[in-house]
Amino acid sequence: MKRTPHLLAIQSHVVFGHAGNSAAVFPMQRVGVNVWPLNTVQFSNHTQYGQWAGEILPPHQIPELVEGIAAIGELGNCDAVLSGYLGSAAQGRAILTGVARIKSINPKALYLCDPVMGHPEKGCSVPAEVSDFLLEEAAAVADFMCPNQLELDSFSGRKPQSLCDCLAMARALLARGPKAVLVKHLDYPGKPDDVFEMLLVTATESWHLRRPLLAFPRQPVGVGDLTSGLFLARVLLGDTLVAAFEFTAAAVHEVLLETQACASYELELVRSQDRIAHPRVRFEAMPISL
Ligand SMILES: Nc1ncnc2c1ncn2[C@@H]1O[C@H](COP(=O)(O)OP(=O)(O)O)[C@@H](O)[C@H]1O
Ligand SMILES: Cc1ncc(COP(=O)(O)O)c(C=O)c1O
Ligand SMILES: [Mg+2]
Repeated sequence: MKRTPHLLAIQSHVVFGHAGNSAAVFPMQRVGVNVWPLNTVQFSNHTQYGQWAGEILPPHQIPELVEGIAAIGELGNCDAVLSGYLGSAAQGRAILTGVARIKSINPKALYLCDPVMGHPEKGCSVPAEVSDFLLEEAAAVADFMCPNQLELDSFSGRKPQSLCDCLAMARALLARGPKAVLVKHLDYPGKPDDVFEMLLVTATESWHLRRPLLAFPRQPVGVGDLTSGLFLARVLLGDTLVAAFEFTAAAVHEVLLETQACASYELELVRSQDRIAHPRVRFEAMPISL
């Protein structure tokens, strides 16, 4: 019987609604992965509401919790680490300590870093020390990085002029260490208005994918976290990178269709669970070169 992969997911938790682990854990479980959620913050709701209650996890607790799993002899079963929204650079460094500990026991373990900094239209941002940490320290350790356009711009210190330029910027990030860069959301001059585009870049191949852009009165939150979580889950389940990329685009689109149909602001993850596991739509990734 095929083993069920185990994934340590280190990101935020919200009591109400869906962002961070609250957007990614259930979908990753639903596609067949054992998830170990480690919550970097516990907030009442995501920060786009403009107000929330709750606390940030002290950074030292991250390696302590990882050590606790080592102490019961289970850490070697960890096949991958996912990290997302960081409260501080110190929290990021604590995650890298945990990743190093896991890789020392299981050198095959993968690390996906979603360098959460925000989104242009949402105007949310993180302290400069966090973006510096992500570029200078996390990129050297991560096997996969999943920036959106704003995050890629921040890494590159400029905005792209064209799709080819986005590709060049993703390649520059790849040169810092990751085996693959998934750009979750492209934006560049000349991009068609009615499509949502993504990019997957590895050392040898690059893929471009388009899906329909859906209209929402308020942009849903947690889509990026859902995207990076499903991508890593499918890679752990044995997909090639491009198959995981295509699956992720389809499953996320299914969630957005359900969310739009319900006129809901929060992602309708429970209602779309069968569509996540078995997307009806399919988007083909097309090879792209400079
Ligand atoms: N097909 C779509 N149609 C409309 N909006 C979408 C679509 N897919 C994603 N979005 C929105 O676009 C943004 C995706 O941004 P991205 O940068 O990938 O992630 P996030 O900001 O969630 O980390 C989010 O605001 C999301 O709600
Ligand atoms: C607590 C929390 N975690 C994570 C996120 C990231 O969500 P997204 O996937 O939309 O980038 C947000 C966005 O507001 C948030 O408030
Ligand atoms: Mg994001």
